[in-house]
Amino acid sequence: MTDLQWRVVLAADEAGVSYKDAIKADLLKDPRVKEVLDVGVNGDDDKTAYPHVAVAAARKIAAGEADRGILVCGTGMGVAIAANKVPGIRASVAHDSFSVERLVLSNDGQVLTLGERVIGKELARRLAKEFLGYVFDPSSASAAKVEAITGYETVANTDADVAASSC
Ligand SMILES: O=C[C@H](O)[C@H](O)COP(=O)(O)O
Repeated sequence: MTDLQWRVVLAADEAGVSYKDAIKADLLKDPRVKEVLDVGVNGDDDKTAYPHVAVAAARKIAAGEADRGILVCGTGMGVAIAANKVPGIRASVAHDSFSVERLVLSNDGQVLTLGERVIGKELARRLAKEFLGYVFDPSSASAAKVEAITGYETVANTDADVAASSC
């Protein structure tokens, strides 16, 4: 548990909307959460494809309007792949507690993705809660590795430039 006040953006496609809504209800009662942004979909009759909602959510974080994102689709993979197209975003599916911990503490991941067709609802709800309990330490040994990821986002950087960096 931290005393941070998270702004959390949520998104899902039709395959993930049930879990997204359950997690939203949890977050609205969570004292660590000061704002929940829901970019949809808002029912399984909305057939908006997962890349669109995932990118919309990731852009909220990139723009500084949200701190963390929790995205749900059938597997968690499609929304992660799409969210990672937004510069500065580090998103991954994580379906166990250790992976959720390392998503933040190793990778400074701002976006947790979950698969409604893969894990049970209670586990998804628990992992979403756990995700907000971790904060990346920029003085940790993992920081240089995360910076190396960011280095590969800069078009001007050559592979040699990145290889010559601190890790
Ligand atoms: O990664 C994609 C998601 O699982 C999505 O919810 C389902 O995609 P599909 O209909 O293309 O299988």
